Amino acid sequence: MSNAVEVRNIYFSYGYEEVLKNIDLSIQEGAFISILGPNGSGKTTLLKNICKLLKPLKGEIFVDDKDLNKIAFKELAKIMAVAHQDSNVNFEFTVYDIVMMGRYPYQKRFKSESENDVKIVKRAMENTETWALREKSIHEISGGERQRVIIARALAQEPKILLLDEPISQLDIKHQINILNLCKRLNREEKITIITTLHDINLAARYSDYILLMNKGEIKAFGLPESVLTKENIQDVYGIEVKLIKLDDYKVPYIVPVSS
Ligand SMILES: Nc1ncnc2c1ncn2[C@@H]1O[C@H](COP(=O)(O)OP(=O)(O)OP(=O)(O)O)[C@@H](O)[C@H]1O
Repeated sequence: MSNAVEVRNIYFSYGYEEVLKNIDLSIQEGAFISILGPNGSGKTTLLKNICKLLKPLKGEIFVDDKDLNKIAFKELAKIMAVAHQDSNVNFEFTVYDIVMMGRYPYQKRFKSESENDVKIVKRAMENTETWALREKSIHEISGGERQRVIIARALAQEPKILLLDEPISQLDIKHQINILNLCKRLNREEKITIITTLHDINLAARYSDYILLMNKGEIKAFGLPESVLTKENIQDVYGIEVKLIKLDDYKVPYIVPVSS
């Protein structure tokens, strides 16, 4: 099976301080990967390098077997979609208009949207439970609703690879599960490769095929959830002691901090 994303020995810095150091990893097509790690460990920066928003100082990135430097942005947008935490919208667009923007890579200049565009946008909005919000201004909805709209826009791009930065950070528990279930369904049924940053270790363990654990700009561990999320790795990276509790229904143990 080929790789959706290959990151070869990349380094990145915003200034003097190195934020990514020698990151080397291959993500198989069709995998569901969660990137975990403490605040400031470089998760978002890595995603931004993978989606060409930032350029590594050294190293190479391949997406869909092509050198990222050689893929035009519009072409890349048909392969990879990104839902960022900090997607700012300064104009009074409706929620529907925002999601329709996801069809941009497929639209011809000065042509209005096709029936197919409308169909795909509707499906993306139904999947993310945002269809009922379609006529509202993007500024009139809650943070959690907005997060779902940004994901709907990414889905409207019909990507082979979906990058998500903290997609559930502002969602209530029901919508957290709904979004992760949707990602899982897209992953299993439509073979979309999912690469997401998350803070919730237990949800990451439950939904992901593989976990990438980052620490101080480096890869601490990459592999199956049960092999990465060990007591020792968590202690090393987060500096807290945890207990692993075996639950009947789940392959991966539940991780709880030990209170002092
Ligand atoms: N635009 C920027 N300019 C300068 N430094 C930055 C910038 N963005 C991030 N950094 C720094 O780079 C480091 C990594 O940040 P990054 O956002 O990638 O971490 P993260 O693991 O995603 O953190 P979090 O869990 O808090 O979202 C941090 O030390 C941060 O302060």
